[in-house]
Amino acid sequence: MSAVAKRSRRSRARAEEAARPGSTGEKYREMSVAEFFAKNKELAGFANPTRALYQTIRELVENSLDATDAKGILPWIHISIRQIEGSEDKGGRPRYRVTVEDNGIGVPVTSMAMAFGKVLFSSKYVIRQTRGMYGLGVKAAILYGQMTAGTPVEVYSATKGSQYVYMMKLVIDVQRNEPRILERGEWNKRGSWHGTRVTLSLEGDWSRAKSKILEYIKRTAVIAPYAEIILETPDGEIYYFPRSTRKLPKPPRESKPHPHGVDIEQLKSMLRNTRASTLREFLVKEFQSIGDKTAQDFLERYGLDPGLKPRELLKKGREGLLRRLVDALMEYPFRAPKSDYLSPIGSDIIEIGLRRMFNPEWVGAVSRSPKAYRGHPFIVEVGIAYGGGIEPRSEPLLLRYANKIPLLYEEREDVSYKVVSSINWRQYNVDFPAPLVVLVHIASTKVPYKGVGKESVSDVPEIEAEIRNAVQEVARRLRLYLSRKAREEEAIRRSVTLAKYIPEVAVSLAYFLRPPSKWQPPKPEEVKKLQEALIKIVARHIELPPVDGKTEDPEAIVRRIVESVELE
Ligand SMILES: Nc1ncnc2c1ncn2[C@@H]1O[C@H](COP(=O)(O)OP(=O)(O)OP(=O)(O)O)[C@@H](O)[C@H]1O
Repeated sequence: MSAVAKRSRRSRARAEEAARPGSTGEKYREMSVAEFFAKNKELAGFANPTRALYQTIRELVENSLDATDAKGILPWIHISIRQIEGSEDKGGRPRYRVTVEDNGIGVPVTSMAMAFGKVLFSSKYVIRQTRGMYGLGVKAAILYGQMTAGTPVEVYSATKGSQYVYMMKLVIDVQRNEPRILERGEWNKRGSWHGTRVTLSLEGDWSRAKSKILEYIKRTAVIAPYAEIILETPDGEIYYFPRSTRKLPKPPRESKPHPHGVDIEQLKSMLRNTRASTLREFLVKEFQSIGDKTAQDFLERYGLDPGLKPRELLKKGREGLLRRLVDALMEYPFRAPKSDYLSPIGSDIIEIGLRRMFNPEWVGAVSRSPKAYRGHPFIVEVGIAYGGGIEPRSEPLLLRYANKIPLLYEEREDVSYKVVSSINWRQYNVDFPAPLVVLVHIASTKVPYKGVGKESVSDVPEIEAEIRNAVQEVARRLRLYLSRKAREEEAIRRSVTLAKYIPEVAVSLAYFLRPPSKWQPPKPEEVKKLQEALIKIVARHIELPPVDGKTEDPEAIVRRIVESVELE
């Protein structure tokens, strides 16, 4: 028998054996990624009707913000949640119709069906700081809606340049992970509207999700005071978050990978797709932080051939060389990843937001300089608010954000909680219970979330250290304020004690200042003059902190005290 015939007989036998059920008692089959997430909803944050309603709003709002502020557009977002009439009849759980509309860049009609109908399809699989990163969020919500309400998603969208508004009603074919379009339409655009409107129905629990949804929108408004957000609730309430500044943070930009962040698989795919004709050109063209001189030095240091064709590295037998290249890329001290591609919130916007939300007595914020972990640039920003309208609590109220997303669940698993709860606040003159809010924001081209539900961030040492530095930096300023305030309060207390005696001392002085031969009760003008002089002396001991940029006149305070004593 020929070798070919032998091989084909063997493979036929193998196929027959695999098809025979019961050899191990196991049944094997493939599962599409859509089916996987339909069956494991909790992985994407859809564990129960309460979380599902919250997560749906979150995914839709985040897509709207990515399509607006990240593209230089001042966001306008309208969220409506309505209970579907009669949906809870016969003991069923209530269902809700959720619509989120924005004034964003829109979705091109050619990508619309896939963007909303194929799990792991996204415009965000690039190195750029965006809220979205997995290509899953809206599809997880659509799948949940499909499974619990049985209705399709309805999307209207118009891009900026387009003359048409497009509409699609679709469901996700779970077995094939493909969109199944049920209805489509297009209309001539009247006005200049551009943006997206998504409507879907799902089973939910508004009464339980309400507080979380409101908190989520409020916290979004804290760091996006440039957004106008309207929320219509099933209770018939309308929450309006007006725009309080037109200042928009610099939008993030796409960047190339940093050599410290690549692995073998990524390198292979880059080598496969490059147009560079030599290894040296490949390094300069495809990576950030590598210029001509650096490439030359790098190749010389590791004895790599600068003229080698990139595809040569993909050939069989070259695996060792490929691994050497990845190790060298990791090891060589390249310039840190570029961070001007990132879009931090900015300390001024953080302060505006915290003031608006809490009306505190003191606010401070910092936007730290960029750092990197495993080739990914990141920026940590921290804001602290103290006193005023903040309720005292037994621990700091922590507001966590990652790429401008408020994170509300899994607080104790988050790196920010780990840091903030380990700080010795006594050192900063804060004694609990205290009215203290700490906001932490991490901006990165890759936030190391613990799960696809994006609720907590892993404790990467570089990020943890930066959060600690940032919190300490602002906390030191708070300590300065609190100790100055304590000193001033003490000075005022002492001055008040002195001020109480001013009327009496002024009268006595008036007697003493007359020659003994002319002793008679002093005239009121004389006493008044002496009182004024004493008020000035006592006021000199009072230093007051400015409130909203204005400082109260210490003399006015002492005068008030003197007048109140006089009245007595
Ligand atoms: N309101 C919108 N405006 C413009 N594009 C949108 C909008 N909603 C969704 N898209 C497009 O659909 C794609 C898929 O969205 P989806 O929510 O599934 O994932 P993602 O946002 O990319 O990532 P993640 O799963 O991390 O949220 C987006 O990448 C975006 O291109």
